[in-house]
Amino acid sequence: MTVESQKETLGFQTEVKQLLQLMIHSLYSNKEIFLRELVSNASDAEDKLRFAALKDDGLYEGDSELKIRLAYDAEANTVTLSDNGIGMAREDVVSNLGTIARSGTADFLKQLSGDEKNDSKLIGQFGVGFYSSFIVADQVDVFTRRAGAPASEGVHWASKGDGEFTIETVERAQRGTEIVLQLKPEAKEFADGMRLRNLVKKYSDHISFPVVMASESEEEEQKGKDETVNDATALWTLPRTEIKDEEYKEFYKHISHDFEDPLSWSHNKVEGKLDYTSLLYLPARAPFDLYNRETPRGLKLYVQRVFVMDDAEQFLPLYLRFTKGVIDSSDLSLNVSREILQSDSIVDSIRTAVTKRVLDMLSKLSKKEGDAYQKFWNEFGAVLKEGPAEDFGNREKIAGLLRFASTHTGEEAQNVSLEHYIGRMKEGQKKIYYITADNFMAAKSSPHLEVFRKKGIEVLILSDRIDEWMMGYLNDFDSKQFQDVARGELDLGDVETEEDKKHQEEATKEHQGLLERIKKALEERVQEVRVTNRLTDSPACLVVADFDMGAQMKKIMEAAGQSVPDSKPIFEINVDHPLVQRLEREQSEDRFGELSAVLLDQATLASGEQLKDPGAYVTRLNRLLLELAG
Ligand SMILES: Nc1ncnc2c1ncn2[C@@H]1O[C@H](COP(=O)(O)OP(=O)(O)OP(=O)(O)O)[C@@H](O)[C@H]1O
Repeated sequence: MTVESQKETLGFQTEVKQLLQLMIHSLYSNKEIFLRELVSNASDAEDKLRFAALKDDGLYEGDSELKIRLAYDAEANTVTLSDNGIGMAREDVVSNLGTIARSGTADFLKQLSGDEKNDSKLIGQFGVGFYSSFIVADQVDVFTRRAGAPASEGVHWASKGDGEFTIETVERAQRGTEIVLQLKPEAKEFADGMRLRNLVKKYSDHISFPVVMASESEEEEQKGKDETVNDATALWTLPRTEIKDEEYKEFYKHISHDFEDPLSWSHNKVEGKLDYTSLLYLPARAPFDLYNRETPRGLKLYVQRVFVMDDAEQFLPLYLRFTKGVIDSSDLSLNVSREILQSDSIVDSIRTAVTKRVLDMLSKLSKKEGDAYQKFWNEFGAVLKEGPAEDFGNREKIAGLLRFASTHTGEEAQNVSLEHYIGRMKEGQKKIYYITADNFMAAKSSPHLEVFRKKGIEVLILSDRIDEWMMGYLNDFDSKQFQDVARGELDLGDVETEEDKKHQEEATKEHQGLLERIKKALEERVQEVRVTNRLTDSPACLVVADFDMGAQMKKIMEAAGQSVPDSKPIFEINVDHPLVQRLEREQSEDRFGELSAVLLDQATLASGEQLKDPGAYVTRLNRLLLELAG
């Protein structure tokens, strides 16, 4: 039978071209990882076939012994990896080996600078895969056929990695995929039996399938016979005590396509009411599309060691979506679908347990010496902050894992835990104080912190977009209430002396007239005017009433197109401040109004907010300046 070859030359998607360039340069010193990547793909293809064959064992085409074959030819300088897995149809080849389907890739690639060190880190966020072949090869040929398709539907893909590839339909008796790497002269070392065997041992010992090579034994009888090079037992099925750290790390890279080591892992076999094994990893670096809702996430699901699906997202809450790993359950059916997973009580129980495991793993990491937890926090902290809202039951645990910037360090780095904060609380202090603002500097220089500085009380500084929303779900930690310093009446507990309280009460009485005058002048813009106990140096500040929405939250709601209730702030004044004293002496009601408005606008600005009518503020201020100058 002759096959219509339909040979075409196609260009790689621009993103692929960029990625190839980058990968070849930045990963050159890591070049041996190409083998792990190809073996991983082959193993995935075997997994997929085994799963598909559960429904249709005709797909085995009489050959159900799944294995991966590695061969080389030192003279021709080639390495060949073949699998008898699921294979690819022509259109799969074009999209899988010609494009990158992840949204945001183009933007991500723009960040790459050509600086090897920097770029090689970034590429870890992307995950290396098939394209890593071009680190060592200057020509790659892929021969493949989808399991179950006729031999006439084989495909040959070829590329020099220089921007285009050819694709043609060929006759192929064998299902699955064969990849032939024509090695670059400088990568000749890989066309060597010893080297390849060592690499398989090092990187792919514990994938589920055998990797076979022709024996190079001295003994005539053995020579040329198939020899399994790896251990070929799925790593998670082994007892913990038999697994070396290196093996755990390599297995992580195998499932994640990351080339950096994970920060930590947790491997558990559960027997009893439920019967499953979980192997969970914390990556060291966030993928570039962590915040893209469409990005696949979740664990690899196996049922009694048979691969069922990638990205089973039902086993983890969203706020732990950075977790990678494997679940192997004996309780689920092999026919399980994503829909079934969504409403399965076994899945719910596993999810609850896995959530706890991940939180415990984080907690353990946070107690470890060194900066591993801080590294985790810097990469994934903002995701973990979604936790208190999503997982109310675990909020105390999650709160213990949060890290904040604080007036104690005065730095933007989020590295203060609640436990540390509590350890430093002043005698008589009952609450955990925090401030929220749009950015760190605005929060740090907010007038609301004045009294805290004076009393030496630490305040947590929250300036991530999600913070105010998160704090809405956190009432207390270790039985200590959280208190936004810009909200409600300020209660400093016993740190505030009787004298302080008396001063405020008396000042309120004494300046009642002033308070009423300001209230009248600013009636439209404030709900209450009162004497402050928050300020030492500033004349005035704004306070949000207990049950009103804060500024950050309003912005989030507005951005989401939701209607926001129009609440007015409370205006607190510092009657000891010369400007306020000057205001009190003002006879002209017009000028009194002007000055009050300037104070209010300034208080708004100082809390990091924008003015509704900045022009009016500038006009007023200029008028005052002119008077001063004149
Ligand atoms: N040996 C193979 N057999 C069948 N399909 C393959 C094989 N190698 C690669 N593919 C297909 O090409 C796709 C792209 O491979 P590549 O290595 O670039 O990405 P990947 O990071 O492995 O993707 P994934 O994260 O889904 O594994 C794979 O997802 C798979 O669909």
